[in-house]
Amino acid sequence: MLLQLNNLTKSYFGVTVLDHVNFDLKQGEVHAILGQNGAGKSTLVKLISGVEEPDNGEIYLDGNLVRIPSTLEAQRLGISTIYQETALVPNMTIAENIFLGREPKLFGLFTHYSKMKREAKKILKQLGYSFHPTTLVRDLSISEQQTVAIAKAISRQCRIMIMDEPTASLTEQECDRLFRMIETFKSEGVGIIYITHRLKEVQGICDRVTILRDGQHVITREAKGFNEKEIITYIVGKELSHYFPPVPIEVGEELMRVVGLGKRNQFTDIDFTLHEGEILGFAGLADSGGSELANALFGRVRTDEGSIYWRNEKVEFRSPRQAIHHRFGLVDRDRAKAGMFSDMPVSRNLTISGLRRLNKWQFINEQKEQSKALDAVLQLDIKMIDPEQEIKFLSGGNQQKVMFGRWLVADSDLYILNEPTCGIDIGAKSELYVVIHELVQEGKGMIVISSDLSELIGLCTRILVMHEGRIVDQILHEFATEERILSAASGLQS
Ligand SMILES: Nc1ncnc2c1ncn2[C@@H]1O[C@H](COP(=O)(O)OP(=O)(O)OP(=O)(O)O)[C@@H](O)[C@H]1O
Repeated sequence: MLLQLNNLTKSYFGVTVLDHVNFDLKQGEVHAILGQNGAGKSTLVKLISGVEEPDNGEIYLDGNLVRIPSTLEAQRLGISTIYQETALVPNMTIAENIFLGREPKLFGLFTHYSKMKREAKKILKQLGYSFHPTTLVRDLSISEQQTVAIAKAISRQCRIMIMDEPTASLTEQECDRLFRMIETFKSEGVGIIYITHRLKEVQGICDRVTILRDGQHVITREAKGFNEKEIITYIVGKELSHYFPPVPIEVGEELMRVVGLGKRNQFTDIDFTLHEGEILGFAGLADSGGSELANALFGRVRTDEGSIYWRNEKVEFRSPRQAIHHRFGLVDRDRAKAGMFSDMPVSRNLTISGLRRLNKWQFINEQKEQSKALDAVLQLDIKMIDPEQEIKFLSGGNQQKVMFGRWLVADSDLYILNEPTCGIDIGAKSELYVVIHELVQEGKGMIVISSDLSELIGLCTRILVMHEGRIVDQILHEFATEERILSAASGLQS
């Protein structure tokens, strides 16, 4: 056995987040770790990658008991972790990032740049990329950055690769490319620990599956024959009967009208309407302009042309502050950009955008703030020790729920949701869909931008497909299929 974890236990502030967990990894296998937000997946990864040490339990590598007190020791042992947000240095070149701290030396003194570039190029070529090794990492897309992180792992001759939701920000084509790389690593005997909330990937690329729930090991099984419904039942601890509530078909008054909206190099000629009772979806491949449009609607970027009308009144926002004042809310897949205040408590993160209203008489009505925040916590089932806990200590998915809850607390009228379920587990997703439906029934406007086609199809009344900054297709719920969306998004439809 390549890696074996016995009875790993870890607590924070007296709360046990991993409770006597067992896990093993063979050479050349992909072993998925699944579980709800806060189940303990990332904590387990931290223990294997030397970010934290367990309170109890043993780690064996090739049958030998090891301690992994630091990430440096993990690297020395051949353990590499590819995080969602890659830990690369943006202002350094690809080659410098790959060999950071292990630069080939000339006469043992100077960095041997030409050798470094040559080696970097060789590894990138192996991975099917032809970037120039002197390109700065900040000029690469997320998937390209991820490839550099993988190249870095390969250059260290890693034997265990940990991938934490590697496909969360990737397009379908980029995912396929990643899966091909994974097949190659497998054939070379690398063991891969694969964390995902996307169950389809389990059948596609994983050999075995381990499920954690509330910090405890629930089951380890061969992926083959382990169907999605069974997996969900183990993850959630109960059967999920309705994943998507019935899609609202009847729509009411017009809420929003966008006419000829354009922003140079990002999107152009954007026309659409949004009605009460409607969930309007936006689909498109990466860089199709959906995220930029969301930012423009929220006043984050200024447009060059066109108009936005909200309830028949023209609105022009110069900042998100003005959009928030109009009761617009944006949930972004990139929490840091969307204004998550990492060092602040969960409760303040929830109430920060609604403060103006809660704070009518120029003082913060703390009780009201607390009770609004608590409502959101309960409604979204946010897992944490208490609302005064700093948000940075919550699991990724629970942080995302807080970012959604912020707009509930602010009593927003329009929700612009850009990849709202990114990092959110299967049970929480279905609960969030119910909340979205309830909000729409209350007359709130709902725009959902998602790369998850089954989410758009299951949730939306109407789907607008974007390609190269333009809306190229409009599909009503009853006609929406993955094939039609994908062919429009790839520009294959006139
Ligand atoms: N440094 C820390 N201090 C306090 N609590 C922590 C810390 N790190 C993790 N936790 C808690 O441990 C629990 C498990 O978190 P973990 O990040 O491992 O979950 P996860 O399964 O990876 O979730 P997700 O799918 O949302 O990423 C959570 O309740 C989290 O709040």
